[in-house]
Amino acid sequence: MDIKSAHSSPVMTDSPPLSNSRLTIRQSRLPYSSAAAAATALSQNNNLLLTVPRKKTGILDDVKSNGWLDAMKSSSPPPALVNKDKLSSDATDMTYRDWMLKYPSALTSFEKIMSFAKGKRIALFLDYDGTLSPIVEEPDCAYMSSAMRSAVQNVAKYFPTAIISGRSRDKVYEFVRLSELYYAGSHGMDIMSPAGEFLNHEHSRTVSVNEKGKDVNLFQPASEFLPMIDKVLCSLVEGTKDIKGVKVEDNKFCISVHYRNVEEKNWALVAQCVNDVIRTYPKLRLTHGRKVLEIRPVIDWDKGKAVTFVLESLGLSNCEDVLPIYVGDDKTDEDAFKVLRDGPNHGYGVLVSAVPKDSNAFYSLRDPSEVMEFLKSLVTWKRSMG
Ligand SMILES: O=P(O)(O)OC[C@H]1O[C@H](O[C@H]2O[C@H](CO)[C@@H](O)[C@H](O)[C@H]2O)[C@H](O)[C@@H](O)[C@@H]1O
Repeated sequence: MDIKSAHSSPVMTDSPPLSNSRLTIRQSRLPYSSAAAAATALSQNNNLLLTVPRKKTGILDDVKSNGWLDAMKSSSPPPALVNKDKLSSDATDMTYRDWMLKYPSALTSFEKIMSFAKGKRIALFLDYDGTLSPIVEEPDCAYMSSAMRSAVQNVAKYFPTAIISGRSRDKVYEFVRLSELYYAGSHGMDIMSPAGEFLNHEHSRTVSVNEKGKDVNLFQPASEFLPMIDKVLCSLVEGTKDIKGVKVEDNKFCISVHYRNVEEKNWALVAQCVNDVIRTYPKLRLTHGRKVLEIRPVIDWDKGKAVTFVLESLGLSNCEDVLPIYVGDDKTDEDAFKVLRDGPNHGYGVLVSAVPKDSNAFYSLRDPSEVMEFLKSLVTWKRSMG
């Protein structure tokens, strides 16, 4: 087994399967809704499979008729719209300002948010790409600045903080490198407690000790899909190897097929290849991210479920004196925004976007630099409360 260095995940990456590992059986502090769902997911995965109809048609027909190409084209705003200095016209600016009437800035609305937070315990959930680090061409180079790392570290001193990412947990840990946080990789399908803390769930398991000699706890509701994901990963790498610019990223319980660096005329080829591979795997489904096709198990689990799970694990679920805040930029973050908007754990979703788009969030921030300002404001506010 491979214990990574101090600058990578404290968890052994080739951890034993659930049945061989030490189970941490803990008493629930609260009635569990998502925990019960999670237990069901572990024991009866088949019953939680979503039904995704797939039909076989001709070459490229599939990807055209099922709307993949349209989704691929609209999946990430063109740089000209994202760059503030290049905002082409007053009209674009006005459209953004109009949009902000519906999704006000979390910075200008900070006092309002904090008046609601008074007397409440804040729990913070942060997406990684596009939220803590700017979107860049090369996924492996999406580093967060040290200023952002300090901001996250400071905020985590006052509020329980979790990183919820589509990336593998190990990868996102390598970028963030703060052992005091919760991490949920693979879109929430790989949850890790901070060192020395435990996930309050009977199916969580202790897999290793970190570099300071403290145990960490894992919860992985899709572990039975690993062999299938590995096979699909190989097929996708093989199938796309001749398409220039494609990058297939192993996110452990999910796979990302990046086409950001593929010429647009070849996007249909990427889509067709992904379609050809996954159509023989009815237990996998596809979602669209920012210039990326993401393949994941068809289980009823997403970033929203992960947020509920972490809140329950912290004993902060269904409490009137808790205010969860989730900051994210991607379509997959909408599941979490929805949970905070409509679920029993009322809180605020904050959408990071430089262009208007529909969202289940309440507030907005323009880019990661505004996210950093927001985190610093939370710390200042908490310190001012004494
Ligand atoms: O949930 P997140 O933490 O936001 O992760 C979502 C995906 O982010 C990464 O891809 C995106 O960011 C890259 C770096 O800026 C960019 O090059 C790519 O085009 C974006 O799609 C990551 O590589 C994926 O695995 C995540 O699923």
